[in-house]
Amino acid sequence: MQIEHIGIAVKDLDASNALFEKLLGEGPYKQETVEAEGVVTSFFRSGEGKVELLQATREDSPIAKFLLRGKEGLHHVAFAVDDIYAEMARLRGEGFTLLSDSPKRGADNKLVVFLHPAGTNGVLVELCQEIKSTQTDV
Ligand SMILES: CC[C@@H](C(=O)O)C(=O)SCCNC(=O)CCNC(=O)[C@H](O)C(C)(C)COP(=O)(O)OP(=O)(O)OC[C@H]1O[C@@H](n2cnc3c(N)ncnc32)[C@H](O)[C@@H]1OP(=O)(O)O
Ligand SMILES: [Co+2]
Repeated sequence: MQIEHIGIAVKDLDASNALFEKLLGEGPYKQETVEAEGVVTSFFRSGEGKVELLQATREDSPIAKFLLRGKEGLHHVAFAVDDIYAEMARLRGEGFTLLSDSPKRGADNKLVVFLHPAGTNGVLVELCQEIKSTQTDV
């Protein structure tokens, strides 16, 4: 599976946008709020993959909880899949714990689902699939 993006939890998205623009030599190509996840995100291109910065929009956001437990930093790794439903069935069969029964709408025109970090060596894993223009289930 190709790494689609890495997610980094930040406290101040504007400050981190400026920092990553200096680091990567190019600004974010997109900023998007996903209220269902309680996040505002920005995306930077990095070779074939992307960097997703995430700032919490509310106190019960997974990002707010993550920052309460520790510092800013790597929050999740996202892998690109062609058929998220097929991958979910395959991974369930392999014994992984999915954090939702069906995929949710994520940022950047993606369907996403997460695997519990307790079953993935402590790393929160996201699967994401591009939403096809013909897809009616989102
Ligand atoms: C913008 C949309 C999308 C995209 O398109 O890219 C995103 O990226 S959204 C990103 C934000 N959304 C999510 O993270 C959703 C999935 N996460 C969750 O459902 C929860 O955060 C969680 C992983 C189930 C943990 O929630 P909760 O059980 O409420 O937190 P606890 O504080 O009780 O922690 C339990 C346990 O899990 C460990 N943990 C929590 N977050 C992470 C993490 N990011 N990476 C690694 N480990 C994590 C935490 O340390 C606890 O471990 P123990 O202490 O060992 O029990
Ligand atoms: Co993500």
